[in-house]
Amino acid sequence: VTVEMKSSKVAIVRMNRPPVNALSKDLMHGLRRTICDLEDNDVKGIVLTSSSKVFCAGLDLAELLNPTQEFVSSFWKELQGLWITLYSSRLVTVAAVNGAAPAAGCMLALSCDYRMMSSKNVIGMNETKFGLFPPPWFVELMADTVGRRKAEMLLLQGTLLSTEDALACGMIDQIVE
Ligand SMILES: CC/C=C\C/C=C\C/C=C\C=C\CC(=O)SCCNC(=O)CCNC(=O)[C@H](O)C(C)(C)COP(=O)(O)OP(=O)(O)OC[C@H]1O[C@@H](n2cnc3c(N)ncnc32)[C@H](O)[C@@H]1OP(=O)(O)O
Repeated sequence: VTVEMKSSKVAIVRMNRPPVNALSKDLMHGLRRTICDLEDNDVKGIVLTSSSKVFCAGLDLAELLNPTQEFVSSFWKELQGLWITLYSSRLVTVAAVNGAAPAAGCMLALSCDYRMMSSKNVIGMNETKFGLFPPPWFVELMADTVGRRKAEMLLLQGTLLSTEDALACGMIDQIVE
């Protein structure tokens, strides 16, 4: 995770784990630590974005291949901790979604106060496409953002929306070129 101060009050927080910013336990820990440190340093707002062409590919599936029970438990704790920290942060949080944002990548964006997204990208929770259903707090985030019926349809079908469709249903707030 890298931090660039745009002024004394606003920080750009970039996920920097090539190639796709898959959320490993370490990346989630780094993000949470960064947000907490900025909160402690009188910063007012952050822009969460990526230093590569993918915003975030969701959970690191490689780390979740044949994990020990202990690792799964600590991984899950880190994921919940990151979500709670970002979602409940006192900072004004803006997601600048500058690449694909599937699954937990979408969760990160939806946990922010405002979402801008570049065109020709995709965002959504596609978990059902590979036989999983998103955790309940992902579901609630989606329902709070686009409404319960729309969320139900998107989640059941594991839809990844284009930037334009995401704007149309309120999943994002602005398209930025
Ligand atoms: C503790 C938790 C325990 C259990 C969980 C149980 C219940 C929870 C239920 C569900 C929760 C799910 C949340 C998730 O986030 S799951 C992750 C879902 N993510 C995806 O489906 C995205 C998959 N990736 C893509 O679609 C694409 O890679 C892309 C659009 C993000 C980028 O496309 P590109 O064409 O630019 O890049 P690629 O060539 O496809 O990929 C490059 C490189 O990166 C690897 N990779 C991609 N995604 C992941 C990933 N999520 N984790 C790990 N690695 C990933 C990909 O394999 C390539 O690697 P190689 O270069 O081939 O080595």
